[in-house]
Amino acid sequence: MSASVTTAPAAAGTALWERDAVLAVDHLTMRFGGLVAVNDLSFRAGRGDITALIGPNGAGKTTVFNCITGFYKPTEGMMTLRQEEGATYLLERLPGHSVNWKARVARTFQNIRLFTGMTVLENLLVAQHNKLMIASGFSVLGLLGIGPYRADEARAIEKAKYWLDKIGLTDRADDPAGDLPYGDQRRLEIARAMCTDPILLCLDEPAAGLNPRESNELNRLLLDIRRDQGTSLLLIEHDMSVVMEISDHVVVLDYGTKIADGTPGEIRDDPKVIAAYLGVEDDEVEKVEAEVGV
Ligand SMILES: Nc1ncnc2c1ncn2[C@@H]1O[C@H](COP(=O)(O)OP(=O)(O)OP(=O)(O)O)[C@@H](O)[C@H]1O
Repeated sequence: MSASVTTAPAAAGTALWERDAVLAVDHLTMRFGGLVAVNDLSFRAGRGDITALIGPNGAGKTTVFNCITGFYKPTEGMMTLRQEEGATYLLERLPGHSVNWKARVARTFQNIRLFTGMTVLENLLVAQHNKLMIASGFSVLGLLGIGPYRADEARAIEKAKYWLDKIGLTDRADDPAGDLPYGDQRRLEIARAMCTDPILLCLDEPAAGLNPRESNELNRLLLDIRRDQGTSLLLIEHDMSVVMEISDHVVVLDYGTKIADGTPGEIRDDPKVIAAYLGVEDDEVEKVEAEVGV
């Protein structure tokens, strides 16, 4: 067992909300030279919840994602991923590639990163490459169908077809991914991440650039993923209609520091959040409160 994995049950006396957290972020700090992009951030993402991470431009949201998903090693702090069956991973200690296939955390990017020259179907199969290579035993015999490779390959194709159907792109399976309209590419990227069977799916601005119809389709897809797969979602989003409609829990960052953490309703009425979005100074918060009537 690696140093980053424990299977110990939650300590007696641990608060219920903590036992039910799929992800616990504790005292996360990320510095780039003299710049503190994330400052002593702690929050929980509930199992089966949709948790939104919001904040003005440059607040540190993508940096938090990059730490959780293994792209950055944080300067300080712990990020604990608890799988339902009891395995616990300290994400900051895992090599970047293990965060996806071992801890089962998947992500999408602010700028879509599909393989645009590959077909839609191929994009969903490539996502399952790791599993297939393991099934092949990393040998030619495996690839020729001796051992579990063939059955796993059939399962990979079935899974890809399932997600094609879910995102309504079965008819476009053989088209290059780069030929799809923007909204379809966004949904394909989510489907590709789901092909890795994540426990936690991190979405960086999934609604960016979508029109209202596409944004509604996205909301439906994310709610379906939560309901049908039981996947927990963590999303960065600027589109407040998406945040308010589908999130269970919202964490607000400003200049790398958490300024609020609560339900969408609580966040909407929080004067500190209103002030951060309006860009006012701390000593003007009371004035803003009076103006917005909270
Ligand atoms: N690799 C890096 N090197 C140096 N500074 C960085 C790096 N990545 C991010 N930053 C800085 O850290 C701060 C937080 O950036 P980050 O991209 O995390 O914010 P954000 O909340 O995601 O912003 P946006 O909503 O505009 O995407 C910014 O000041 C940014 O310039």
